[in-house]
Amino acid sequence: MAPPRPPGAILMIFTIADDDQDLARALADRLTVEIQAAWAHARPLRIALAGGSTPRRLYEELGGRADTLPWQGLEIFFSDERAVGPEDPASNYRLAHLPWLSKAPPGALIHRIPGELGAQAAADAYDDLLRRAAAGGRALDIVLLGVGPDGHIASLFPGAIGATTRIAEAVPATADRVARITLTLPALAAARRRIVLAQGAAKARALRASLVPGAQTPLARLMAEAPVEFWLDRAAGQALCVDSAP
Ligand SMILES: O=C(O)[C@H](O)[C@@H](O)[C@H](O)[C@H](O)COP(=O)(O)O
Repeated sequence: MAPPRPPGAILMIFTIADDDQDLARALADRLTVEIQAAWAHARPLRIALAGGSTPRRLYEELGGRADTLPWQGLEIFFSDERAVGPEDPASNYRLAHLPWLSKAPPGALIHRIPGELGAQAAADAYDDLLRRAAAGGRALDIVLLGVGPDGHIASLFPGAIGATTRIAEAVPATADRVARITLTLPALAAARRRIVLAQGAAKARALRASLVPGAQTPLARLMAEAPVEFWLDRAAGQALCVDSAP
């Protein structure tokens, strides 16, 4: 049984991994090939990294390859960040830095979101940086995303997505979460590709809610604008299909 699909969206679902380790390895393999190709063409692969816990294994896997990775073929950005400094345990930069980016050679192209400036100032600085990066007509190549139980992606939460021409924006703090900085929906849609990484049956529920026609979750809003690739482990993939059976 195929998963439900909102009209107009193009889905590519890769259910190729037995578990999170396998999934991380498969995506790391794929990214390594793309980084090598980008290096060969002297045109670094521009990737915006995701936060949350899901990509941790991917970053560990890439960290294990740091010595052989052609870093000149890679330019790193972030999809979102909390309004905290890079040493903070909640920092998305730290999540990628500890296992992987700390092994980058000097001069590697790594653009973190300066969350320590506060959400608005950091969003302004990152918007400016991305605008300058895009000036030659070069978009982000890949945006890597996790998905929250409410279908949020990056730090775009349900009911909080307004029309904007910004690339990065501030997300105010709430009772449950600190202020954040996020790429906007148009910025995510403008990237060449979007990869949603999800593992475990629980994530299938969030995905399914975004795949039904008329869904308005942030993930569904993104899929209405641009194709999304899903990289799922077997548990998420099976639950997605089984749970969507009539
Ligand atoms: O920094 C973050 O928290 C995110 O960018 C957020 O969108 C995350 O990807 C989802 O909430 C999934 O989080 P988990 O991977 O922890 O389930």
